[in-house]
Amino acid sequence: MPAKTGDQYIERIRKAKNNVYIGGERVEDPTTHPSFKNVVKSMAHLYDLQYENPDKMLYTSPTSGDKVGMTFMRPESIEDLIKRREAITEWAKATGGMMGRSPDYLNAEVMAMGTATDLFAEADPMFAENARNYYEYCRENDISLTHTLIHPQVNRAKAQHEQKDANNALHLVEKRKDGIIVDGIRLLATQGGITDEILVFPSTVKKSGELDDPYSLAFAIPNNTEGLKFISRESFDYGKNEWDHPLSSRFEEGDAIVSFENVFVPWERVFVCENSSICNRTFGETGAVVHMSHQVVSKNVVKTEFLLGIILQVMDAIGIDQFQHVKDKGTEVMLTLETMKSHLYKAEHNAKLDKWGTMTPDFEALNAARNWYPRVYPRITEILRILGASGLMGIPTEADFQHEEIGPIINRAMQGKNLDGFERVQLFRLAWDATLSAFGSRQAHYEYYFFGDPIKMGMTYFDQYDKDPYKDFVQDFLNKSTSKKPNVTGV
Ligand SMILES: Cc1cc2nc3c(=O)[nH]c(=O)nc-3n(C[C@H](O)[C@H](O)[C@H](O)COP(=O)(O)OP(=O)(O)OC[C@H]3O[C@@H](n4cnc5c(N)ncnc54)[C@H](O)[C@@H]3O)c2cc1C
Repeated sequence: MPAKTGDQYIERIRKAKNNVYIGGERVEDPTTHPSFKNVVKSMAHLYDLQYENPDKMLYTSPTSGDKVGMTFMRPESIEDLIKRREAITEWAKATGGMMGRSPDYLNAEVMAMGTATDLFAEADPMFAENARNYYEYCRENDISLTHTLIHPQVNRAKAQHEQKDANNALHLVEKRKDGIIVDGIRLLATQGGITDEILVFPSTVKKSGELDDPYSLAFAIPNNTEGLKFISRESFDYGKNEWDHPLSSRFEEGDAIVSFENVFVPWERVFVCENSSICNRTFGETGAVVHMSHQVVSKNVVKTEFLLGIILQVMDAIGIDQFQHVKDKGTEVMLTLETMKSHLYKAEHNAKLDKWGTMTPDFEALNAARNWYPRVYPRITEILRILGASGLMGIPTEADFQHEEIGPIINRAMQGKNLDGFERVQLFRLAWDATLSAFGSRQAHYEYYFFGDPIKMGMTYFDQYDKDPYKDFVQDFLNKSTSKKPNVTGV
């Protein structure tokens, strides 16, 4: 079928009756439940954009000839990569980059894993075939996805098999003729209950040894599979209107603990079974990490543009843009934006065909950007907080402005340089929701952790970085010294 519309997305979620829990109750229908209905609407809007802007958002399926989502496309040229980025950008613009799990993130993952399948074939050619078929299935049915990579946080000093209650984590229970039975917990599924299917994959950064093979699995199943439960954290969408909570009321994606109770996974949906070695290499050797990074960096360029826009508007609103330190803080964010763009353009400019014929961005540039952004994102929001000052707390609600008595008072009290109180507070509420609200705080936490622990990522980055050229550079410089080495002993 061709790419889906917003209504089709909602209808599927409604019919699926995914097993979602929140606040101690089972959710009958996430599309109407107060904690989920607004983000469902935002997701629907993203799917509608595919048809509002088909030239950018759709392409012709190589198998069915249908118009399918551009972010599923396997790029074969730099032009294709740019087309993918333009579609990613289009979706990010619709949310100010505030939905980390717009569908393009995991579409990139299934595209890469369904194309570079040799790794899965190491254990059995069937697994490679499964990954190829799954990519095609997702693309042809515009499947929305969540994913879960992490074992529960019980005792990080021990491997999974050494944990006191080792089978608390998702593990293989039984191999049957028709599939496998799995049981246990996985974390942390953003958009858990409001998507069609779940990808269960190994962590991108945590490596396992052979004794962890029972926990080393990769598969995909529908979110309404029997035995599957999504236990969602409390919502940061407090049911306020879009004026009061401009971001939380639209883009609160939710994060869920995922419980598997003796869940059956048919073999055709299994990609890795009991194989820590393949799991450890999955994201790297399939190129998934590269294509996902391309999506992330493209999205974060837009997110930085959005935050820079808020910062500049705040400066204008209260007339602080001529102060030296304020300009300097604006410059810091501008430099971040331009640096992120440069990473992205270098990644696309230096892209190369991989051995499967997929045009793959230059990972050096993307890897630097994905390691760097979690470090600078808190600074961007800190700058917005510093510049907003009391303005981020003096934020009456829309209802206050409508009130006969206090409305006129606050409209005057909260005026800006060239804005009335209503206009200025609307802007400052946006700045607050991007930084200080529960939603804004989660954004900072998300940017820090969603790709894995940045500390471990940074250690891997250091270990894998080609350091010799720089050491040699200095050694050559030292060797050019005309002084003679003294004939000393004792070292
Ligand atoms: C908002 C949000 C959304 C998320 N969405 C998803 C999602 O959709 N799907 C998904 O699969 N995951 C998701 N995650 C989880 C994310 O993948 C993890 O948070 C990340 O991989 C880090 O793992 P952890 O949380 O288990 O931290 P831990 O590994 O438990 O680390 C906790 C702390 O201990 C330190 N630490 C732990 N082990 C070591 C060690 N061996 N050496 C040194 N230091 C160590 C870490 O540096 C860190 O400071 C999300 C996380 C957040 C915050």
